[in-house]
Amino acid sequence: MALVSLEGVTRTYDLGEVRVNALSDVSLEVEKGAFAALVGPSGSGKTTALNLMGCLDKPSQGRVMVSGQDISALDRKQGALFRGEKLGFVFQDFNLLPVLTVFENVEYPLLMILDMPRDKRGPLVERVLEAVGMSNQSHKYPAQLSGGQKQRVAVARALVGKPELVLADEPTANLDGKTAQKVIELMKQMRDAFGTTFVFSTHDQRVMDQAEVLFYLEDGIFVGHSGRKGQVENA
Ligand SMILES: Nc1ncnc2c1ncn2[C@@H]1O[C@H](COP(=O)(O)OP(=O)(O)OP(=O)(O)O)[C@@H](O)[C@H]1O
Repeated sequence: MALVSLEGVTRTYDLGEVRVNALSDVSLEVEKGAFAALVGPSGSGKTTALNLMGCLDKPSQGRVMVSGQDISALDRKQGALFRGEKLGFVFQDFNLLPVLTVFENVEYPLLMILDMPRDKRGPLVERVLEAVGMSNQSHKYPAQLSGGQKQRVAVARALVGKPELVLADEPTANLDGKTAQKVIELMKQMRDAFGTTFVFSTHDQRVMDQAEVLFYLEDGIFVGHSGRKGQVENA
């Protein structure tokens, strides 16, 4: 079953006289439980596609369905609620809050977005920190961590609210090759452990190699996808 579907999605930016089609009539489906990568050259529309799936942006034309809901039709408040309940995000620059400890960074969405009582928050945070191998660092501040450790914490934060879908825009861009591979492996383990669907964008061939499904974008056009065997099917 598809968890995410883009149905004839176009996203146009008007820059004065010039119109840029960041995405042109893109239709694609991401299955539930997928470990999927959006790939393509710089400017091909990867971030635009992730922003649309994350209900952070709306299509100029077409429809974006996530978990059976037409998220292109949600207003700001409904969109925020949807993100809090169903989605997790991982960013290339980690986006951890420097004044909060590791534990508090992971706890933050439960407190601020889901308004969860303290006695419920603690066990969830501990479980997810354990899962990403960071439970012994929970008192530290982000500045005391390596890049790979920061991204582990960010993955924990993305997962703590038990989202259906985690979206990660170039999650390994600020990591060295070996650490990048470890972070991707961790995300895959988390998919296996929690059943969460992952969609990430990447430029890095080694990271692409770990994806189970690849969606190829070129100049805003979806040109095809390949599965585990690496055969490209035209869109
Ligand atoms: N806010 C915006 N205003 C105008 N044009 C935009 C905006 N955001 C993206 N674009 C344009 O849309 C196209 C797709 O951009 P997008 O960021 O989705 O590509 P990308 O594949 O993620 O690129 P990169 O790999 O460099 O991050 C580009 O031509 C870009 O210049």
